[in-house]
Amino acid sequence: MTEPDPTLRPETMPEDFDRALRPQMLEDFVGQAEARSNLRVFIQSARTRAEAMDHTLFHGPPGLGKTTLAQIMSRELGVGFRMTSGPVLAKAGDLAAILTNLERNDVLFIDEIHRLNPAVEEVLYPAMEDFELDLVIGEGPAARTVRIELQPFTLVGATTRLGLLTTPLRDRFGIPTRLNFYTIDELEIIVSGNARKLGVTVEGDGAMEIAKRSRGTPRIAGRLLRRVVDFAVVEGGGVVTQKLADNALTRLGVDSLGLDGADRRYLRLIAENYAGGPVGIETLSAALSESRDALEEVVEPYLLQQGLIQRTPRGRMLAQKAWDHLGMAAPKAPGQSDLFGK
Ligand SMILES: Nc1ncnc2c1ncn2[C@@H]1O[C@H](COP(=O)(O)OP(=O)(O)OP(=O)(O)O)[C@@H](O)[C@H]1O
Ligand SMILES: [Mg+2]
Repeated sequence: MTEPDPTLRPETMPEDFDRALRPQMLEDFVGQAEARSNLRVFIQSARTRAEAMDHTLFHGPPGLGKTTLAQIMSRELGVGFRMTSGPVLAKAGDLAAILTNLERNDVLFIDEIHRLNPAVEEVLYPAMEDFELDLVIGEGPAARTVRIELQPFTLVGATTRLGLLTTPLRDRFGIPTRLNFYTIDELEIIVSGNARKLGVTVEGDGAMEIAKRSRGTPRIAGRLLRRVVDFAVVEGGGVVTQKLADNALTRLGVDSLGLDGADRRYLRLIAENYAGGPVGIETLSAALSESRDALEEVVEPYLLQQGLIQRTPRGRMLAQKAWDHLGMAAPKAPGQSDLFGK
């Protein structure tokens, strides 16, 4: 598969690209109504008791607001924010250094927490449970363990792959929170808000067109808006109308459902080479030269949510909606009789 266009993929852009559009407080955060109202209660309770809020785990596909919510939590709690990620913490000592430097009730955000090294994860257990650190000093027979008391803190973990978290780690989060794809109406509000922040004119049905084609993902909505604005500046007198948005998005390879080239290649492969499936994920991964992780984390969740594919024990299958979207006829199942006798 050729490299996906980075403007269309939620996971490949540097964080600072997102920064200008990030909501700062819970009130500015659109959508995820259930998560938001629960968090509001837990934050207020922690503030009232002047205690660290319970450890919180955000999970869900890329670009839905996990990092944003972690930052909002620290702001709403009025505490410090420290950020690191699973792959960066190579040794137990790396995590110990961060933990011992935390101030009372701080938020420590660990992104990609499913990628923690097991030795580092072990340090995290007593830290999360009892705010204690067991450090081994020295080696061999002279080695001894010292226990260090930590300040109480809130661990906020984020992962796109809940299934890869170990059970002991998962169980230590008091507030597991799933983020879901956004509705088109929510995305429309986000696009309009972003347009205001960027100081550009987007007509209502222009914002709606971008929202419909954002794959349920605020990060993609922000990115598509910027690209559409480029077209508007050069070709549309600076105004984003529905027609201009439609035209620009089509030229960017984003179709009417918001699917991009990688999504369509995935669907077409199953349709054309496997008669609609079922076909195993490893086979798809090899045929598309995409890692299995990328397919499972980035491509499939939206296709599943849209009802374009199904996951069965024997592999992935196209749903009728995918055949319709591709403009192809689904092959008849073997032995299936033609009801109309034609
Ligand atoms: N509810 C929202 N309202 C407005 N903008 C949002 C919302 N959620 C996310 N965004 C915007 O989408 C972008 C991506 O959000 P964020 O970085 O928090 O996603 P993420 O879930 O951490 O993704 P990843 O899994 O790739 O780390 C940011 O620019 C953010 O401002
Ligand atoms: Mg993030």
